[in-house]
Amino acid sequence: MKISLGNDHAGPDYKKAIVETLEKRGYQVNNHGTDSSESVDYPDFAHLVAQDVENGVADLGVVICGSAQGVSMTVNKYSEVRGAVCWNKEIAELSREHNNANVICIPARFTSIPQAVSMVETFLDTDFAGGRHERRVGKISR
Ligand SMILES: O=C(CO)[C@H](O)[C@H](O)[C@H](O)COP(=O)(O)O
Repeated sequence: MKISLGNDHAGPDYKKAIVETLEKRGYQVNNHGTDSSESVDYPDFAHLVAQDVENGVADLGVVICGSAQGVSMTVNKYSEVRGAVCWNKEIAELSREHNNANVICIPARFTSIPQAVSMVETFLDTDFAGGRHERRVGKISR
């Protein structure tokens, strides 16, 4: 499974911990994020992650910025992308189970690194439940 990932200057340490975890678990990682704390613009990498997911280059995406709002707004411009702002494991789980989210948006300035790693693991380990949710998710892109 391929994961596309990106972060701005708010999240290089978060990205590093998440990439380590993903690689340990055998995922292939397409890294579009910065490794530096020097200021960059979140749309520049969020578009690349969204395009990877939209075009099937990646199965799922992870985007990280300070509040997760900017990256979420950017990735959700793409018709096949459902980006979910997540702040705890339960929300990450629900975003997959009920909404079939395919990009997790992490607010680095409002969560810890262990919590971010755990949200990503939950996101990857949870399947879409389908059923009544299928109809609702279908209505999102109308
Ligand atoms: O949270 C963000 C966008 O939603 C960005 O990651 C930035 O952290 C935020 O815009 C603040 O930017 P700053 O240049 O680091 O003050």
